[in-house]
Amino acid sequence: MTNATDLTWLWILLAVLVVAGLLYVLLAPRGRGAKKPPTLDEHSPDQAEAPEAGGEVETLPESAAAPSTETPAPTAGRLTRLRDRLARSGSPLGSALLAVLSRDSLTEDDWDEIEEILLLADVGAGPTGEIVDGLRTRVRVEGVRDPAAVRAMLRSALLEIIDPELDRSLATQRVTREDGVTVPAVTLVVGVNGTGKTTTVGKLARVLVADGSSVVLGAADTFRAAAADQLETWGARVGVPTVRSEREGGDPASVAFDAVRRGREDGTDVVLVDTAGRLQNKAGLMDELGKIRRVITKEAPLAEVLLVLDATTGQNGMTQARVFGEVAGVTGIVLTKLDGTAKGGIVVAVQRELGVPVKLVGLGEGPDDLAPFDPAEFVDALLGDPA
Ligand SMILES: Nc1nc2c(ncn2[C@@H]2O[C@H](COP(=O)(O)OP(=O)(O)OP(=O)(O)O)[C@@H](O)[C@H]2O)c(=O)[nH]1
Repeated sequence: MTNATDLTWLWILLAVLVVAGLLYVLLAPRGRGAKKPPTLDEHSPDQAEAPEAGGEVETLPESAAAPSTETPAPTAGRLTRLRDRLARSGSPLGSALLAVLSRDSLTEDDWDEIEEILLLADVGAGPTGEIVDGLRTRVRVEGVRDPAAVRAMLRSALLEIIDPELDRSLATQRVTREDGVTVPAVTLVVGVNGTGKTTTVGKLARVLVADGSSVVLGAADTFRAAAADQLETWGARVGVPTVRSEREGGDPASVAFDAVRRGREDGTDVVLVDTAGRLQNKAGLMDELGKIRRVITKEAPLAEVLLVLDATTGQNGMTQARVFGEVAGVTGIVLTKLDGTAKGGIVVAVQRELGVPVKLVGLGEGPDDLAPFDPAEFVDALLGDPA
């Protein structure tokens, strides 16, 4: 018995020693330099996400981390700032006319030359005839000779044909519907591909933001996915949201509707809707634009329909202008790429053709190279500074 009891105690002692040894092996710090238990500081998010030693750490500039918006150039004075580019589009016209009109006595050949200069500058046949008749009468009656008088005469003839009385303002005020709900001023932007439509919508958003309006963009050009991306980028630069389709080839009318609804819900001043405007045929265009118009006007009346025309296409662009004029109910023209043509006379031709005013002109690819059109500034740029 005594022997058995002694052995039991021995076994218990051994077991205690083994457990103590095991605990020591498992829990004791492993040698020198062993890691201290982590503190709160060591768990800061910065360190947790820091790359391994030796890796490159890119410090993003503040602007990249939090995108900041740009302040567009003020609208007033834009045409003056862009006057040189405007002058390039019309200087051959202005200086050539001044040179002929300043001749001692004007012959029939001189008058033919004047007519040719106007036609070459894309003024169009009808307006050219009117300008020549007007000038002939004034020269006969007033016998204009000195350079300043010739310049003044030509200035008033060109100004008259461009018509400074036309209302070139854009409707950008919110309106109240019959049911008492206030809705944004909706502008539909139409025109064939490549005329600068999407770019113009982006630039116009900047014009409106510069003037203190809030804006929503509608990317109803669902035909080309990149057009929506392009528009979104333009908008983001000035803090303007873009409503777009989830998928390429989505229904443009539904995007237009969503954009207008978003504008109404957000209390936005202006909704600008970009369209694809593929000129497959007149019936197709009429269908597409007709549907977009119908759907938009369920939410808000259309304040403006702006037709974007590329000034460099000259008289060819007139055919497009006619078709859009018939199907889209155009209220104003945006003449783009006026910086890239010497045929500024297209301003006159297109206004005459459609019976609606040129409201804005594009004078470059820069974000603020879109300016409200001012007839006097335009004519002065055509004629250049007096000698
Ligand atoms: N020089 C100059 N280029 C311009 C002007 N306006 C637009 N552009 C350029 O014209 C090209 C076509 O512009 P977009 O806005 O993509 O044309 P779009 O009509 O929307 O074409 P789609 O989206 O295909 O319908 C771009 O390279 C623009 O930078 C302008 O006033 N002057």
